[in-house]
Amino acid sequence: MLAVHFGAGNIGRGFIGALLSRSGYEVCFVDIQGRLVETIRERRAYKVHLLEEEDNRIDVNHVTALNSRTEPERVIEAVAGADLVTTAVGPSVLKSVAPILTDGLCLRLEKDGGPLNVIACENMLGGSSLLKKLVTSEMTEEECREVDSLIGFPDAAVDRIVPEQKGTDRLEVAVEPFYEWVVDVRGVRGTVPPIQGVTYVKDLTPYIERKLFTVNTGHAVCAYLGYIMGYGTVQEAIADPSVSETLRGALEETGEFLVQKHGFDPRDHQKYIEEILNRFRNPHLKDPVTRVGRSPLRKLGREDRLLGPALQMMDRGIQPNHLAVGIAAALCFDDPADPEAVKLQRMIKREGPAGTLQAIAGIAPEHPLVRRVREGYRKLRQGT
Ligand SMILES: NC(=O)c1ccc[n+]([C@@H]2O[C@H](COP(=O)([O-])OP(=O)(O)OC[C@H]3O[C@@H](n4cnc5c(N)ncnc54)[C@H](O)[C@@H]3O)[C@@H](O)[C@H]2O)c1
Ligand SMILES: O=P(O)(O)OC[C@@H](O)[C@@H](O)[C@H](O)[C@H](O)CO
Repeated sequence: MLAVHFGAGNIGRGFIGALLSRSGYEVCFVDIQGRLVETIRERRAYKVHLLEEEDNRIDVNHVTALNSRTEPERVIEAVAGADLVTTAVGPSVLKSVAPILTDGLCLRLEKDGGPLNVIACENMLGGSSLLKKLVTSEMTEEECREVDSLIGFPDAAVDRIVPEQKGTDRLEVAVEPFYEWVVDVRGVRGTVPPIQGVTYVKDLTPYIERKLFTVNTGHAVCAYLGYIMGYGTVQEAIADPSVSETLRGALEETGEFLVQKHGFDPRDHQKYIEEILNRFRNPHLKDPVTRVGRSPLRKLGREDRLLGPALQMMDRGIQPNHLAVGIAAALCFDDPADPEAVKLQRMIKREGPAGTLQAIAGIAPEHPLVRRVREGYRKLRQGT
């Protein structure tokens, strides 16, 4: 079985590639970084280091790699002959992956290659559905019909914290031991991919919202507040009671909303929150606040981890008091190395926090959430 995986980065090697290889797939990573591709091709194996008390390393074998910039034809052939395609490139990169994927799928349809599933493993709602839209936008009506019946794009939720890599080995990836990969079985075409460790569900929405609005909301609140206070890592930030109080408050607010919307058992959800806080505190992890806070314009998107739950909970009469502070903190994120943070700060200078939220997420300046965020922003800027 051949799995073609776009993005040989942290989550690609540290999670998706490792699970696929363990499940019996030969994994062909596709990336644009020449050195990385060459090294994978030379070694055909790497190690995943579990960040826990004992020093465990897992061997990942049967891997190879292709460079989509310098050998696009080989990537197209690989997609045409694959048993599974996955991505972990970042939500905004899906549009760059789509053209070569389209060519591979068209070649597969020409060759009557049979059903195939394409799973986008990105932190977003509807990642695979978006990829399908991008892929089919350039296809003829006939090709679109064929894609509908033969190519599945099941949406997915993936959870494993893979921090920035500090090791000396180019391929080894250090990861937290926990992982969860949930796939919407309704999107699958042909045989359900036999991936060990994947949970197939009939409706992904509760799972992806629970993950994005707990793990990623909490992570973002912690990182943005930590950044303002001068902490380097999530682990340092969460040790500060003023950060952990707001973080816990925000997760209790999103928790109330998730329990109400999806009918989770409140005690189970509380356990889920505690587990996540413990994962953030993992003393073996050193996860920079700049990684967790990266791409603030994406994270301030209307449906993403901050405004997504805040807007939905206000519609239900739940007040995002702590979450609003987290959103205000996101507006303060000014990491000079992050192009989205630089753009965000330019927007705030020009248009102020309310104008910026309107431009990024289409929220009217008179929305009650905006009033709360502005209040939080003023206090954070004044250092109170
Ligand atoms: N790191 C985590 O803890 C984590 C956990 C769950 C989900 N995710 C999600 O996984 C995705 C990837 O995150 P990451 O942390 O692994 O990032 P990363 O930067 O480590 O990896 C991304 C990889 O994609 C490659 N890439 C960029 N453009 C490409 C293209 N056009 N074609 C092929 N490859 C391309 C990059 O070279 C890089 O190797 C994101 O959507 C992220 O939200 C990350
Ligand atoms: O990858 P991002 O930029 O969407 O979010 C940063 C982190 O919150 C994220 O990578 C988490 O580590 C991950 O989602 C845990 O499963």
